[in-house]
Amino acid sequence: MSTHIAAAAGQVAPTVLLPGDPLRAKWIAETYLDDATCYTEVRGMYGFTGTWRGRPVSVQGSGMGQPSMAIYVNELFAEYDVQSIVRVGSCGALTERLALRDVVLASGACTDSSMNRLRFLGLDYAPVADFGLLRAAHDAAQARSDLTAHVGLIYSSDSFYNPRAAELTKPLVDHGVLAVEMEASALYTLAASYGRRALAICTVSDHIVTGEETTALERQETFGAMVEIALAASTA
Ligand SMILES: O=P(O)(O)O[C@H]1O[C@H](CO)[C@@H](O)[C@H]1O
Ligand SMILES: O=c1cc[nH]c(=O)[nH]1
Repeated sequence: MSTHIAAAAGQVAPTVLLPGDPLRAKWIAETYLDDATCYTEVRGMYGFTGTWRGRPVSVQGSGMGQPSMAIYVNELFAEYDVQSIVRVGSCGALTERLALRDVVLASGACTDSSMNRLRFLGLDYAPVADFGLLRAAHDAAQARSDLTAHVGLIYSSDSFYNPRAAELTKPLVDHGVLAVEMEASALYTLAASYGRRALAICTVSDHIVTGEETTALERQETFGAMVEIALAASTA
C-alpha cells in the first residue's frame, strides 16, 4: 500500500476516474463497473477497481482541493503506475453561455494556487489536458443528444468561499474561462511531470450567475453523462 491508498500492487487499473467526492466514486463503481471491488477505505476516500465493457477501470475519490487531490494523484502515478486519470467533477458556471448540468471538457486550467508557482519558481505554467483524451471525450460528447458539452478553460481555485470571488473571476471570464472548480490545474501539472495522461470533465452543479444549484445527492448520484463520456474516452 502507499501512504494514503490501501491497494496492493496491481489492484489499481492503468485507467482511473477521479471524482472529488468518495461517495460519487462508490456510486460510479456500483452503477457502471462490473465485478467492482473496493481496494481502499483509508480516510473514507474510497477506491474501487472493476471492468467497463471488459476493460479494467478504477475509480478513486480525491477529496476537495488541489492539496488533497495531489496526494492521491502522486501516489497513483508513482506507486501504482497509473497511466491515465480522468477527473469527473462538479463545477460552478461563470458565464451564461453555460447552463446547469452542462458538461465542461477542460482544455486547460487557470489557478490561484501557489502549487504551480512554487514548482515553476514563480513562472506561469499553462496546465493543459491530454489532447488524445480531450478529443476522445469530445467525440463521445458529440455522439449524445442528451447534453450540451463545452470545451474550454476552467479556473481551479483554492477557495470555495472567497469574499473577492466576483472581482477575481471577472478578468478570467473576460478571457474565456467557463467555470470554476478546485483540482484540474494541479492534476494537469502532475500528469505532465510524470509523463502520463489527464483530463478534467466537470458537470455544472451550480450557476454563479443565475444562482441555480443542484442538491448534494444530485451531485453524488446523477452526473452519469459525464461518467459515461469519461469511461468512453479513457478506454478508447
Ligand atoms: O464535485 P467535486 O469533484 O468534488 O468537485 C468540486 O466540488 C468540490 C467543492 O464543492 C471541489 O472539489 C470542486 O472541485
Ligand atoms: O469549486 C466549485 C465546484 C462547484 N461549484 C462551485 O461553485 N465551485
